[in-house]
Amino acid sequence: MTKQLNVDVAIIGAGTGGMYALREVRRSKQSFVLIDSGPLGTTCARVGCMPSKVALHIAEYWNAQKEFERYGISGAEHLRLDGAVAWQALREQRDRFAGGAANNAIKAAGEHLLMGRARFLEPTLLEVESESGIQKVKAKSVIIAAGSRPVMPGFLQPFAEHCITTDEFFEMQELPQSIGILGLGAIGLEMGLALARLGVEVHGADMAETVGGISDPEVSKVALAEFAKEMQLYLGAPAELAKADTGVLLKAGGKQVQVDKVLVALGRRPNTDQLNLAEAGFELDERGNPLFNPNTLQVGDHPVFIVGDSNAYRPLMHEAADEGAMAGYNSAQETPLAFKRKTSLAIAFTNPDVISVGARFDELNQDDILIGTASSQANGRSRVISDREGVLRLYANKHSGKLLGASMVGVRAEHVAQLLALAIERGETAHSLLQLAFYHPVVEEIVQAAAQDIARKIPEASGLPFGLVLADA
Ligand SMILES: Cc1cc2nc3c(=O)[nH]c(=O)nc-3n(C[C@H](O)[C@H](O)[C@H](O)COP(=O)(O)OP(=O)(O)OC[C@H]3O[C@@H](n4cnc5c(N)ncnc54)[C@H](O)[C@@H]3O)c2cc1C
Ligand SMILES: NC(=O)c1ccc[n+]([C@@H]2O[C@H](COP(=O)([O-])OP(=O)(O)OC[C@H]3O[C@@H](n4cnc5c(N)ncnc54)[C@H](O)[C@@H]3O)[C@@H](O)[C@H]2O)c1
Repeated sequence: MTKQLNVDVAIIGAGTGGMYALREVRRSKQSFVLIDSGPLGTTCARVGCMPSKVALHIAEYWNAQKEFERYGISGAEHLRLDGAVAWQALREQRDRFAGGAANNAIKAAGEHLLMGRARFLEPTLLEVESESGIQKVKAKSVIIAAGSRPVMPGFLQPFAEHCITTDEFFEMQELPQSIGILGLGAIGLEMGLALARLGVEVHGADMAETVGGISDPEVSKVALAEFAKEMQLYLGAPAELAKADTGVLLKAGGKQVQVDKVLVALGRRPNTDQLNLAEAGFELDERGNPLFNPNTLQVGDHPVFIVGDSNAYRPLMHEAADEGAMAGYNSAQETPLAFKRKTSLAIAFTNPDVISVGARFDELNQDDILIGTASSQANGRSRVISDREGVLRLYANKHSGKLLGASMVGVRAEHVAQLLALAIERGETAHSLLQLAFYHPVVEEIVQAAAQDIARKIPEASGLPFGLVLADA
């Protein structure tokens, strides 16, 4: 007879979302089971955020030699890069991150960790297939934190031997001489640039007319000009592959090129299609994802919650963490609470980085906003670090000056993104933000310049100089 386990909460997935959910479930002293099909270690640490940043870091080191001659440093021609050793070092660092995350799961769940693949039979009844057989789990509530996987469209099947995704990318035993990148979202752009900086010939294709999902045309223009210096860009047409004598042909927009390998970075799809949701009685949208509330994370009116990449709402690590905590907390409530979502924030670590904070350009009514613009080349610190071009476009309400969002490509824009996320979250205006002291020379002074550009267009009633207020009497 099939064994049945009865718990308060069943969590499907021990990734970032699942682990943050577990923290709240344990805090509320509910009984639980944490189910994972393995490998443990989280997507972020195993094949995502962390190994990709190590790759970019190695590439930065190697690429720094391009500046040597200008500063009188000679002998760079004697340097050589062993790509196999570089990727091995990457894996060692990755293993420390992923090992730490896996240990956290094992320690936090203890004997309540069930290694196996879960699917729904009913909204609160699961079937888990593990090495020791099939087991049923009956829970008062279920948290779906099953993550996502890379999209691999059918038209790539005939070329499977040449195609890799980020699941295989960090396992490469040597770097290819040339690579095609299909899709120039955050993954394609970051990994394409890392390889280009390591000396690989990179050809990147995207059917959009931009890269990194940039919607502001001015930022896009600067980003395209910068990234085209490092990789061939094929934009605005769907890409195809065709057979070649060696490697594979990448075809896009009437052009074609032979490459050794292709990194498929066409997005990620939630793993919800493997959970038997429709049959178990969940209502699904046209893409097969369950309908849920992004403030409570509740699925329909079931005692079921969905978090992280599984719900495809904001597929980023910090969002998976927040959503996990919301769902874990709500699993103990009679009526789930609706949480305020934080200012949206995205950073591609592409140096110059591509960032988006708060409202996107294409979400705003152009008649209602003022745009403050500032250039990296007018920012002292950015110029010292690099001669790369960059631009910040800061969006504000045209009457109140309240900051609404920003888009930027620029050197160390990751720091600008964090500062602006705080400013927007706190409801700052261009004028109030200027009351902050900006040290010189820091990259963040670009925010001051863009805020001044807005403040100039909305004179303050006090008539005082920008950013200054009178001392208390
Ligand atoms: C190359 C790359 C770079 C990235 N860089 C960044 C970055 O810089 N910053 C950022 O914020 N985000 C980044 N991301 C995105 C980030 O990694 C994800 O948003 C985040 O890891 C999602 O966490 P999660 O908890 O939803 O899923 P996961 O960590 O994937 O956890 C899902 C878990 O569910 C388990 N599972 C799946 N199906 C079942 C089942 N049926 N039964 C039992 N268990 C199951 C899996 O084994 C897995 O352990 C990157 C992603 C990639 C691929
Ligand atoms: N630094 C970061 O925060 C970071 C880094 C990497 C990944 N991530 C996250 O990981 C997830 C997956 O990233 P991703 O870059 O794979 O997905 P994505 O959805 O961001 O980008 C996919 C790209 O593929 C293009 N595309 C789709 N079909 C195509 C086709 N047939 N031909 C040509 N182009 C096509 C799209 O236009 C898009 O630009 C995202 O949610 C992303 O936010 C974040």
